[in-house]
Amino acid sequence: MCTAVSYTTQDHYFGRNLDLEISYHETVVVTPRQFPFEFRRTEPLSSHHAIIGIATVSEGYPLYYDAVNEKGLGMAGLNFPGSADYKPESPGGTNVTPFEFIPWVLGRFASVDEAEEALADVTLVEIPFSERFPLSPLHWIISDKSRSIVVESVKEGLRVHDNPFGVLTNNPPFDMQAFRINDYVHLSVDPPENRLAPGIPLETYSRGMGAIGLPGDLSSASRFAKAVFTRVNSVAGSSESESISQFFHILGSVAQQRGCVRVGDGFEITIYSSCCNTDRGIYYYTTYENSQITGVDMHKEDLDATELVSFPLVMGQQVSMQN
Ligand SMILES: C[C@H](CCC(=O)NCCS(=O)(=O)O)[C@H]1CC[C@H]2[C@@H]3[C@H](O)C[C@@H]4C[C@H](O)CC[C@]4(C)[C@H]3C[C@H](O)[C@]12C
Repeated sequence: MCTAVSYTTQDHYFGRNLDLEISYHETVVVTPRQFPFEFRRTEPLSSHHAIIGIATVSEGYPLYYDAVNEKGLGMAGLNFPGSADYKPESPGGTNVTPFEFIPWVLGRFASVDEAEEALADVTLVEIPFSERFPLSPLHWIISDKSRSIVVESVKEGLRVHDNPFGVLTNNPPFDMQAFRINDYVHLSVDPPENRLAPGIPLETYSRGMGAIGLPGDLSSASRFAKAVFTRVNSVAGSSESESISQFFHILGSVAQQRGCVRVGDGFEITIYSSCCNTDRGIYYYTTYENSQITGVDMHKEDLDATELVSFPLVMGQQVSMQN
């Protein structure tokens, strides 16, 4: 399971929890403007927007999980098993493979509006990257400072949904997740009023009772509701430090602790949490065992170069001893 979030204070922040039981040796990868992007069924991009995000690099190609471009557009792929349905090539249309989708969008477009317009012509084609990296069933959130959309290639075709919540998890499809939020409109950050039986002296005996009924389990639909509640009610100062702290707290509300979700012989955990300041191109992350925030600033690299730059994740716990 995974959760992605878009959040704006003074700047815009975009990131996700990557919840999984295995790692694909992901690193923070900066793709500079002149890195030659090849696409299997559509024209190459020899020059494009620079990109920073987390990716597995295979055969010199950055297989991005989530990333942001220098124009402030962010995009993340989240698991969508049983629902994702990729298609055969569409003659005359723009055929993009799922593993190329993040570079194709972030390399070309500066805003959600621009990306959305181009998507009208796109088919996500069923071409795997390699035998080692077969097709992944994914859906995507694309966000900028002003709005978010969700892109799902399903049986009926490519669906693009407006996403006013700025949150995405996994199954079921986004329109169903969004509909279920209707069930939670009575939840509040304020103490509840006794509307059940006003004549009976019922007590608000604890803080937080206005949100009783908010799910706390780790299923995808429950994480969606929990993250929406936390994200829409979030209050943060406008500084970088206050903003990223708040962002990691939003993701923390739906993080996975080892032992709580069994997968086969192991357990799913939040392998990393990320928060990118899309205005400044700084990608911050924590890992399951490293709660210290680590940052990579894309603008400290030569963005006119041709080669990828990779930063291995700092995985070990960084304890700051006080005596
Ligand atoms: C599984 C990951 C999403 C995390 C998630 O949503 N977990 C929930 C699991 S579940 O719903 O509860 O089953 C996705 C996100 C990005 C994916 C990776 C990226 O798409 C990049 C390549 C793409 C290749 O086709 C496959 C390997 C891969 C390296 C992908 C492996 C895997 O599918 C990743 C890591």
